[in-house]
Amino acid sequence: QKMSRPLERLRVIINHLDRHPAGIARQAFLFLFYYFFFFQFGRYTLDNDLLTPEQRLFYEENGFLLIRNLVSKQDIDRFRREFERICRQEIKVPGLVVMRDVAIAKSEFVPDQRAVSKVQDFQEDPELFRYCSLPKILKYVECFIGPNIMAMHTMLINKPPDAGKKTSRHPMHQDLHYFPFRPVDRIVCAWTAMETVNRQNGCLVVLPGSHKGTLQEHDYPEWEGGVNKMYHGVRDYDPEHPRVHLEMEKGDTVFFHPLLIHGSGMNQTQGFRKAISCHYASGDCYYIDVKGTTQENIEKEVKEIIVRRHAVGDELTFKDTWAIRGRLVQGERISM
Ligand SMILES: CCCCCCCCCC(=O)SCCNC(=O)CCNC(=O)[C@H](O)C(C)(C)COP(=O)(O)OP(=O)(O)OC[C@H]1O[C@@H](n2cnc3c(N)ncnc32)[C@H](O)[C@@H]1OP(=O)(O)O
Ligand SMILES: Nc1ncnc2c1ncn2[C@@H]1O[C@H](COP(=O)(O)OP(=O)(O)OP(=O)(O)O)[C@@H](O)[C@H]1O
Ligand SMILES: O=C(O)CCC(=O)C(=O)O
Ligand SMILES: [Fe+2]
Ligand SMILES: [Mg+2]
Repeated sequence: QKMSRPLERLRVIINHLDRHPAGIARQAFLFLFYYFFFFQFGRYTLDNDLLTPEQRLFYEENGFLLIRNLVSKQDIDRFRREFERICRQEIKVPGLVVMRDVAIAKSEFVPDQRAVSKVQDFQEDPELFRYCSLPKILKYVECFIGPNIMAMHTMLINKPPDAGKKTSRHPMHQDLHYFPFRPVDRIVCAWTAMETVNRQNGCLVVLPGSHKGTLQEHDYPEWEGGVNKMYHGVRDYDPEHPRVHLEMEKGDTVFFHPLLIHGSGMNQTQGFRKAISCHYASGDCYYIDVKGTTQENIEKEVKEIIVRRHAVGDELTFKDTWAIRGRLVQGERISM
């Protein structure tokens, strides 16, 4: 079986220790061993009985982990039916944000074809929110953020067939840009394909290892055909950085770190490409003030939308909008 490079290196060190059981060299090696172990295993994942060493190392080094066939077809069919009921306006969900693609929203020609590109904040829809509490998902989430688990942000993305302006793309970004809470390593996203997702219909594209960097400055990309509201992108990411296209089948689920740079391509098919996702944070996380940071621009936009929609003033803070949305799904809500 193929082993990852760090595991191979560990094995070399251990073999070496076995052959030199005494003396200062041994102490030095042991020290290095623990030092190495801490950094390789301890930073982005926690001790658990679920992930294999290879899976742990993969997440540590790449910032994402793809688990095939995790969510059942039956569950996904139920989420899909619930989404379609929402689209047909058969049910109204408190707090739900329904988004249309900018090319459709700003078009004069198809006023009543209300194609929904995304619904956000479905925490008050028991059927969709079931996704966030699935034990299969939470078992994995716990490996990254620990036993106290808050569902902070929920989305069902229905990437529409591109209207010809490439607006169905999602620019490369880090999700942490939207989050005024920390620590960053105790946040993780679960993203489940609701059907075959490939390069044709706009799968996720990730820059492996980018989670080891810092939060970058985000802004609207300069796209000729327009860009969706709040779809900020990383200003300058290294175009030479290797890209990985995550082609997935129905039920496959990817867990990824909030600093991982990712985006998704244009949908060049006639179908609506569906995925469901939840961002989790530890119940021990805490809110931060983003004033004076690169996140100030998104705070400003969120506040403007809230003021327009709910006729509230400055009393509702960026933090409040998250504290209101957040739902405990396992363990204790300590400081969130
Ligand atoms: C809250 C933070 C999110 C956390 C995310 C975590 C990581 C995820 C990363 C992302 O997903 S980033 C993208 C997240 N996007 C959003 O959160 C956008 C949420 N969407 C909304 O708030 C509303 O859908 C929106 C303000 C865009 C539209 O609101 P309305 O339902 O009131 O639409 P309406 O039809 O009344 O149109 C109002 C104006 O918005 C325009 N509009 C509608 N949809 C748009 C769109 N998609 N893009 C750009 N503009 C849009 C529309 O043309 C119109 O412009 P004008 O005033 O110039 O006429
Ligand atoms: N208002 C809407 N906005 C965006 N997508 C929608 C909306 N209503 C339905 N959908 C999605 O669009 C796709 C096509 O919709 P629709 O159900 O009307 O056609 P269909 O599935 O091709 O045919 P059938 O009605 O026989 O199932 C489906 O994937 C559905 O989930
Ligand atoms: O295209 C997608 O489904 C992913 C979008 C995304 O990364 C996000 O909304 O944060
Ligand atoms: Fe994202
Ligand atoms: Mg249908």
